[in-house]
Amino acid sequence: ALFTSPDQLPTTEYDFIIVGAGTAGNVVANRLSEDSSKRILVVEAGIDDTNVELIEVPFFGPNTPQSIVDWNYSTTPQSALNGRTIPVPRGFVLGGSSNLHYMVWNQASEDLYDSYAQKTGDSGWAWEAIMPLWKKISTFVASPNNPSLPPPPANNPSLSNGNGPVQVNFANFATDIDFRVVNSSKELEASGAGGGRFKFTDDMNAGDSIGFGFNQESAGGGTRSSSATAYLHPALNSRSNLDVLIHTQVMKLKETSPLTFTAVEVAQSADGPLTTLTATSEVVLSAGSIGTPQILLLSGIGPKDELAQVGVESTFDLSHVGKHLIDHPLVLTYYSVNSNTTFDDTIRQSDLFASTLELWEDERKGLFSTSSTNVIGFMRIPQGEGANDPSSGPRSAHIELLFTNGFAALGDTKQPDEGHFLTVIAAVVSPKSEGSLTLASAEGGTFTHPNIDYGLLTNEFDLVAIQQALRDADTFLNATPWTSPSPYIIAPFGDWAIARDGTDADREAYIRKNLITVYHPVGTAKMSSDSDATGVTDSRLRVKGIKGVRVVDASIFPSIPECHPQGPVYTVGEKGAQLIKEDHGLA
Ligand SMILES: Cc1cc2nc3c(=O)[nH]c(=O)nc-3n(C[C@H](O)[C@H](O)[C@H](O)COP(=O)(O)OP(=O)(O)OC[C@H]3O[C@@H](n4cnc5c(N)ncnc54)[C@H](O)[C@@H]3O)c2cc1C
Repeated sequence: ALFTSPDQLPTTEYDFIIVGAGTAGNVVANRLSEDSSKRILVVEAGIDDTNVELIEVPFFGPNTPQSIVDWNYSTTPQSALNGRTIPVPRGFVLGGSSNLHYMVWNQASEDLYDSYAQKTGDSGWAWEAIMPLWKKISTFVASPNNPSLPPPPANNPSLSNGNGPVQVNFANFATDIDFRVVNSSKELEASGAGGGRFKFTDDMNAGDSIGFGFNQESAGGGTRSSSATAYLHPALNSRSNLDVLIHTQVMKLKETSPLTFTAVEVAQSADGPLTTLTATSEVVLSAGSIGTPQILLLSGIGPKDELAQVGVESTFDLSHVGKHLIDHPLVLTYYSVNSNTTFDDTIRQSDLFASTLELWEDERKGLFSTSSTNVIGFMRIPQGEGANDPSSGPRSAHIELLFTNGFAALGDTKQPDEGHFLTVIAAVVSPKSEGSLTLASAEGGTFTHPNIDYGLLTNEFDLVAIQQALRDADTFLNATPWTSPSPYIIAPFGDWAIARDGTDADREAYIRKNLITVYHPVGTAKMSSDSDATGVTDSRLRVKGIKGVRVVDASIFPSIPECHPQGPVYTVGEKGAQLIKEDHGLA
């Protein structure tokens, strides 16, 4: 059942307590509660997701940051970004960040999982072993409102989805730029431009991530499909052994016997009261890349010296908690275009906005029934080949380009009052820069935001990679589909106009001024082999050196997936649930 306060709970003792009803946490909740002999509790800080239109409407993804469903974190001043702080949105709602994100649906490459197996010394993380879990997560469904799409899944066996609860589809609403992108990549591939780097792909989720193609998105029937709608609510509605407590934050883990931490202290406000909830088997931390290390640190599990500086008593000295924090940097570039069918008018004209929303509400159709990015592409770059290659292998990308049929106001630049636009987003998906998460204070527990330092652009490679991505975007936009029979692009817009036609230094200044991230932080509780002390968990996701605690979320990735990570996070959820079931003999 769903509870809103700790004192409503029927018991304070469960077999398993899962911290965080997010992307991975809900997978674990669903799978563990399949065993009706076990009682499962999920503790979630945020709100109920039921009937929140902001998260249901696929097109509204970009509006979720800095809303009621966001924790509203931001980074520390980033030295390589002129001291700017940038937002760190994280889901504060059942479904976690799966209810905020832009729904791009990727599975990382074969090389990534094989590299995890190699790094941990555990073949259970290799692509071959992971594939059966991937097939349990999603089902590909048709997009009936977009007649211009490639053949539906039944005729397109290359699509790699399986028969799981998350719905995945191609864009449900066609735009004028979709085939310009697809045909440009086909043209550039045929001409061998960029040494063949602009290739087209039918399915970037089948092991080889490289290529441009139609974006798979985690939506179906015109609505977002989240870990809450797919995994949590169906289990919550049908199983009496699953309880979910919302509006409640885990403040820290409690030591129940020496170096065993099978209880949590929860509160609904910074000054309490505190309630202790106990797990007879295990506590599963699924609080995400920010929440999980914060809880470990507040529990005294982390670098001893660092904790002493903020007055937290050490319970176990684990030096890499909060380290290796890494996100994908991105830069938005804008062009004014010869088109009346971009989404700009719908956003700025209230009557058009209202009728488009009404169409979505009545029929789940139209512009709002899909995300704003129908086509994306992943590429490798020459600067990343050879000894300097930061990626996990040749089937993993270094950079990504995303195309949006209108002005995507994700950064500081606001949508202009008039005009029609194309947004081209350039991202680095195998960045080398990394930072760390530390406690700002021991006061206020998890109600006090931690210091989040991504260390953006502190490694030169990332700047080189973004510069290359921007040059690749130039090449892309010079392909025939953008120039013939008449030019689609009128001119680069705003600050980008100066940088686009300027020097490398102008572009670098633009990057430092405008760079944000794709909101994909990982690595703060990374897994490693037993002999590698830079990890926080072992390959079975158990926190090293202590008992009773496992981490199952995006913080365990030993390197950042070179793609949008929700697919890999769901995979971690399924993998974590499988490991827990094996270790505790669950049905
Ligand atoms: C705006 C945005 C856009 C994105 N776009 C995409 C995209 O298009 N495609 C893609 O693949 N990925 C995208 N991502 C990234 C993706 O959503 C995340 O990588 C993924 O959802 C992380 O899953 P998780 O389980 O690790 O954490 P989350 O899903 O964030 O879950 C963590 C949960 O723990 C809860 N929690 C945290 N601390 C506590 C505490 N102390 N007590 C109780 N509960 C707590 C949180 O409230 C949350 O519900 C995006 C993310 C954002 C924010």
